[in-house]
Amino acid sequence: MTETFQFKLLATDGKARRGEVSMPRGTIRTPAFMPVGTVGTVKAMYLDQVRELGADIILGNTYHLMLRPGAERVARLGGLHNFIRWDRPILTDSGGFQVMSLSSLRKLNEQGVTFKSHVDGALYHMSPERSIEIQGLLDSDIQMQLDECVALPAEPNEIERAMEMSLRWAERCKAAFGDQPGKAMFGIVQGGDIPKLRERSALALRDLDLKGYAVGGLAVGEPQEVMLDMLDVTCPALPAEKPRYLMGVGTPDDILKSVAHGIDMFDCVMPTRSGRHGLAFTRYGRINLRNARHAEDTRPLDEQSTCPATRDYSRAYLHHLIRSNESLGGMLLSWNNLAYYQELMAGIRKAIEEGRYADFMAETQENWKRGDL
Ligand SMILES: CNc1nc2c(CC[C@H]3O[C@H](OC)[C@H](OC)[C@@H](OC)[C@@H]3OC)c3nc(N)[nH]c(=O)c3cc2[nH]1
Repeated sequence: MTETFQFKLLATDGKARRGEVSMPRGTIRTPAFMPVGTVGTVKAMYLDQVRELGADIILGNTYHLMLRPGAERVARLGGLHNFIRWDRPILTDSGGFQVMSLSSLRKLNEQGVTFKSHVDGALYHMSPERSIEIQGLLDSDIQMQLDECVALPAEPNEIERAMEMSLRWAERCKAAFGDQPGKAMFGIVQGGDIPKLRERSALALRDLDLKGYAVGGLAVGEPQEVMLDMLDVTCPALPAEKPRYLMGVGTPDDILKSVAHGIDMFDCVMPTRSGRHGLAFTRYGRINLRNARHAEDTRPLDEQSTCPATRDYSRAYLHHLIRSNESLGGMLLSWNNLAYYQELMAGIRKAIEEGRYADFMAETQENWKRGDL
């Protein structure tokens, strides 16, 4: 824990990095997986469970929280940490991505975005400055710049326009954020699937000397190899001594490979959202518990796990709960999946420390092929 935001590189293995982000509210071991807590809750989980599984930081969602309960209300209630009872770091997205993906966007121009709330249809205008103000009202520890994320495939000039506007918005967000030693504002690299735009975005953000950098505009429908190719261009253009956060990623395989390309931080709804729909992540691959073949299978998901959801409940019971759409089904599979993701991150961190990341990656991927033993 430190009074300021600091990132230390502890070990590297090829491009894979083992590091540590220290902030007043706590230390983040990297590579890190950050569970998504959209509207102030990691869905179907208690936050002390989330902590026990090894999460050092969770995400909050500016777009959802500004609409309900409202950023000023959260501030009046003492900020997000007190509201949701999580006293460790919280990272919030700026809201731009959610506006484009969730609301009926009315206008997007140099000033910012104007949109109608998907909650009550009210009209909102969010500028780069307002986004940073909202994240400040939420008392967020790591705040993201407002950016424009373009879905792929897209026209090169459209990708270039959005990337350049995002750079101007990064400068405005940096000015609005000012000097908050114990917090950080990350820039977001854009540039779609065009290497020279990616490099231009990363180098321009590097010149802003920000505390950390997100790689945005990926995991938006492009093939995995395109995402990895963009990391090959982007990571070398970013400062080695700052953390790198790949937004919205991903599956366990995406994470393994992105760590090997130099990424430190990840977030994805995959473990929680797919858990609610009956998908279990295990050491031996994925198991879809909706499938009738589990109806009388008395085995747990993995009897060698230390996680009760993984070790103590039969697949037959999980199948029954999911088929019956019972809350406990989503709770147990969210628990199992977050446990698996954190176990994977712990294995990744240890393998980098011991200089055997390539072997760890190969073994892990081999185990996934063993399937539903
Ligand atoms: C999936 N592929 C994916 N997700 C991208 C998110 C959103 C991350 C966001 O994704 C959900 O919001 C929708 C999560 O809520 C469900 C948010 O957690 C609070 C999370 O915030 C960091 C991006 N956000 C910004 N600001 N810029 C991006 O370029 C970007 C790219 C993404 N790709």
